[in-house]
Formats: sequence, C-alpha cells, structure tokens
Amino acid sequence: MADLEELAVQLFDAGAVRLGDIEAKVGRRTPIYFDLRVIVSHPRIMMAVARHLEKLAKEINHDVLCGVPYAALPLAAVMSVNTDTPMIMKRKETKLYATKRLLEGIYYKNQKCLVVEDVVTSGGSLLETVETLRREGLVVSHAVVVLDREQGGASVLEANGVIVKSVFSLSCLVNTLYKAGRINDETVGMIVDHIKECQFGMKDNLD
Ligand SMILES: O=c1ccn([C@@H]2O[C@H](COP(=O)(O)O)[C@@H](O)[C@H]2O)c(=O)[nH]1
Repeated sequence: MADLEELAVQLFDAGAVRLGDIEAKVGRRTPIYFDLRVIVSHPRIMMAVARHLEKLAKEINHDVLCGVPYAALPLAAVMSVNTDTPMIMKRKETKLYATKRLLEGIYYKNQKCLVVEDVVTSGGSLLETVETLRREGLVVSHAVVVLDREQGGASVLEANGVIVKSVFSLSCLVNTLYKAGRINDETVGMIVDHIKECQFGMKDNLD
C-alpha cells in the first residue's frame, strides 16, 4: 500500500487536486478542490485509498458500510469486497416505482453502519446520509473520510453523534504537496487563509 505522502502525490498527479478560484458549491469558492471522482479511472490509486480507509475502519465496530452518494460509492464498494463487509447504498432521491426505497441492499434495525465519504467541508452531505440511515433504524456513530478540509464539518458531525476519522487533513495534504514540489508557497498561503476564513458552524449554518 502506498504510504500517505506517496498517495497524496499520486492523487495530485492523477488530477484529483484542482487549484485556482473554484466554485465548490453554489456560492462557495475555494483555492483548492479535491475531486476524488477521477480515481475510478485509476484502479491502483482507488485500491490504495480504499486500503487507507479500511485501516481506519478496522478500529471501528460495524456491521455494514454505506457510501455517501455519489463520489464515495465506489470506495465503499471496494472496501466492502476487500473486507467481506456488507454494503448498503443511499439513493439521492427516493425511487418512485417498484420498491420505492431510499436505501438499497439488505440491512436490519440496530445494525451498526459505518459511513464512507470522500470529502468533508461543512459536514452537510454526510449528515444528510446519517439522518436517512438513522430514520431506517441503523445505528451510526462513526464515519471514515478521505479528506477532512478542516472547515468545521467534523465538529458539526461530532455534535450530531458522529465521530469522523480521516485519511488526510487538508493541511497535511497541502504540506505534503508543498514538500513534493507540486504546489508553491503562495498557494499554500491562500489555502491556509481559506481554511481560517471559511469555517462552518452548527447544523443550522451548513451552507
Ligand atoms: O474539495 C471538495 C469539497 C467538497 N466536495 C464535495 O462536497 C461534499 C462535501 O461538502 P459538505 O459541505 O461537507 O457537504 C462531498 O460529498 C464532496 O463530494 C468535493 O468533492 N471536493
């Protein structure tokens, strides 16, 4: 398995780290955007990221995995196969025909569900999935994520009973890329300022 520094550089070289003045969500701009969707085209990187998530997941008692749609779904699927752990999938919208389900796959009330996510910024996307899982009777206490952008999302989740374990924090990712010569000190400065300035609060302040 690639170590974390090596993996950070592989992700950058694969195009998973975008720099510039980027629109992250409606009304939100960022000097760095992490786009993990590209790793479906890089099976070795996908496997390395999944292995690092599995290492975190091993320390957490769980019966079933659920990826936050859509970027984390392939990661959760690889983890499920590697560790022989059942997976369920959340739909973005309820299916309007046949089963009309919001969660696909087999699960039982009170099963412990570990949520898998690519990136946490405000925590809003992850929390939405957690709320659906809890409404269906699953117990959610932890999430494993590839990148915590350190913008308050992990605290929002913790306040809602979800402990977040991440493979990378944004500052450690940026530091590694700087040391590897992939980004310059001006970019590092902009990202550090962005983390300080763009913090998200409690659930009523997610956007
Ligand atoms: O660098 C980024 C930042 C965000 N995303 C996507 O957005 C959500 C996380 O944002 P929340 O504010 O925590 O809901 C996540 O599902 C990512 O897919 C991203 O891809 N890259």
